[in-house]
Amino acid sequence: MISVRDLRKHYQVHKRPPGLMAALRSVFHRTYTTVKAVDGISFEIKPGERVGFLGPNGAGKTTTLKVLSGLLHPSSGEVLVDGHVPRHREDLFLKKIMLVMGQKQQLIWDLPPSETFELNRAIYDVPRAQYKQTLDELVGLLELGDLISKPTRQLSLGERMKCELAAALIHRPKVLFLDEPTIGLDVSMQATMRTFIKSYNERYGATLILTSHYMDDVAALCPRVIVIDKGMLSYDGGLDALVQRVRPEKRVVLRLNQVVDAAALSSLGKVVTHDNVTAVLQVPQEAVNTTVSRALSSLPVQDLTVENAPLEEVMSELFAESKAQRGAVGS
Ligand SMILES: Nc1ncnc2c1ncn2[C@@H]1O[C@H](COP(=O)(O)OP(=O)(O)OP(=O)(O)O)[C@@H](O)[C@H]1O
Repeated sequence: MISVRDLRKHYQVHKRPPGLMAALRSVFHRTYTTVKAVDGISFEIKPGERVGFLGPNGAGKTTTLKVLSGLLHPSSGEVLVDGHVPRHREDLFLKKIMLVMGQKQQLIWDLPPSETFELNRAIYDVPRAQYKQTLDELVGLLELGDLISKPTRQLSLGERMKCELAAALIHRPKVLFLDEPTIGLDVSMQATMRTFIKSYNERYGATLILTSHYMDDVAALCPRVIVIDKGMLSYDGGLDALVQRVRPEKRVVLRLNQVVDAAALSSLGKVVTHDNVTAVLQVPQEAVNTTVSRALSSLPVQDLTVENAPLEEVMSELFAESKAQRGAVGS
């Protein structure tokens, strides 16, 4: 469905020197520097896959999504989306894809969302009967109710984002590029959006690439993740396998009936947190069974769970690792 081969997007940026005189001189003698936003990435995505596209700020995620949706021309490399070269922006291609950016809006500010939906129906040439069916479905699934007939400017951020998503899906795109679709939303609205995105993917077999700094989005939606850093691919595979690789240890989370002293806990494993009657221990995977049975027999345990390290931690460790590697190469 999506094939990316050695994709590069480099920008020539004017170097602005400090100081007034130097700035004046630069009007006549400009010097340029190259920003390698994307620097040789390759991957394949199958129809219906949900893939998380992760990386620190400035890694090149948005640039890649813009190239995939035909908004930016690549400097080099080959990109195919369902058999189309995105930069040609053929009508058929545009009808198959949608790029939703959490920080940009397509709804017309002074008009109700229903007017933008109608506009998109006309732009994408959606047959009336299909439009009505899709709209009814979207209104139901996203619980839009009469929101769609209020002026967009009167909607809250969460209400607006739900309507943005509905506007993006009126033509039932087969490929969805979602760039931070839940940014700024409260946790319950994030969960609503996630449930909806997953059900759209399952209902229509749509292929989905998602970028998000909220790891709950990634954990809920993306069995596979592609991690990029400084425009280069640093991981492509299962989310679980990534967690295993970066943080093979497990966490034993204990809720206790009474306060126990720190020594009793540290004899069982590395204490990550300990706060009165709750404690989190970190132990190697192979020691989980022993730790659990020792905790149950030696401590007043009310409740016990075994978990992976939080995904936020795994990611920041991964980003720190690649930064350190770059530092070592650069030194
Ligand atoms: N038009 C442009 N001209 C010059 N440099 C650019 C341009 N657009 C992006 N860049 C640079 O390319 C790099 C990648 O930017 P991009 O927006 O793709 O990152 P990102 O991974 O989406 O980051 P974030 O998580 O912060 O949104 C950054 O260093 C950015 O400053």
